[in-house]
Amino acid sequence: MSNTVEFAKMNGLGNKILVVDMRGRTDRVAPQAAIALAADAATAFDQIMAIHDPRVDGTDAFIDILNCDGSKAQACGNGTRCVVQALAAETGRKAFTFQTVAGILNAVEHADGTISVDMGRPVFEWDRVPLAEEFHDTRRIELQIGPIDDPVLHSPSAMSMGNPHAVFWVDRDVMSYDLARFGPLLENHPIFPERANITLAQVTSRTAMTTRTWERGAGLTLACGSAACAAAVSGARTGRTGRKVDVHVASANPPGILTIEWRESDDHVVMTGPAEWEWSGMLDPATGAWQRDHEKPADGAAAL
Ligand SMILES: N[C@H](CCC[C@H](N)C(=O)O)C(=O)O
Repeated sequence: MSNTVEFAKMNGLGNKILVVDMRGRTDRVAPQAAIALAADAATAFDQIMAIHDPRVDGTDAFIDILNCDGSKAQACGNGTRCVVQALAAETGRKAFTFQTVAGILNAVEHADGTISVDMGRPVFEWDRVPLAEEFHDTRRIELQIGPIDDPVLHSPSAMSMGNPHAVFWVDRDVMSYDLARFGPLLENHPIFPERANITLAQVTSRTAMTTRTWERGAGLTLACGSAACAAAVSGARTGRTGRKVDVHVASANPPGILTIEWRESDDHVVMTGPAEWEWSGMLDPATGAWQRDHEKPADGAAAL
């Protein structure tokens, strides 16, 4: 293959990520390449995090995010942690500043290997989530699914972490809901002109909750970082939790927690959690043709 770039297959709590090195190039990973890679069991992913040369001073890279259906995403928390781990392994640096379409993200890899990402400020205004109708209070919007007189899910909190989210509050095990059936109906509901990520959240204390997410453009993923942020912020916003919450991602594999803090000092949302490198290869960003690297880094560290 001639027109190839390095990539690393990684995950964030099981959220499947391809980190693709597009530095030094002017092209982008094509949506059809993303769809082809997603269709191959070996390279199947939830999001591609394409690392491009920086576009503004003070940033290390511009990160282009694609969902497995080829659509663009403005934010990806789990994927950003994977990018940090890969670049930290490559450069020896621990702190990075990225630009995404959602804005500037600062991130740091800690000595224990966990990574914190400043996901920026949450957005609550109905027309910036965005929603198709005016809601003065997006902590609880009129949306339900199931029988009118006994809805299965209703009255979600709506907000944006750079990408749109609806958080439904439930009192049963989040794994007991047929999210595979309800998810696409809600993701594509006309109330969400840019579609939405759909999360079920069961609050278990003032400092903990369990979540499960149907992702916009990706479906039932094992974990969703920006959704964990949206659920934790919405928990605080609705008085269900404090501003620092351990989010137990129910379907994560490996099981895991994302610690989310919605900082009072500057309104920023900081997510902390793991990332994992699996293997590396080369791919064609125009077609999605790929091959696996055979040599494995001696220390097993993430390697683009
Ligand atoms: N599917 C999401 C993007 C990825 C979110 C998720 N993987 C994360 O870790 O934040 C969207 O289209 O808004």
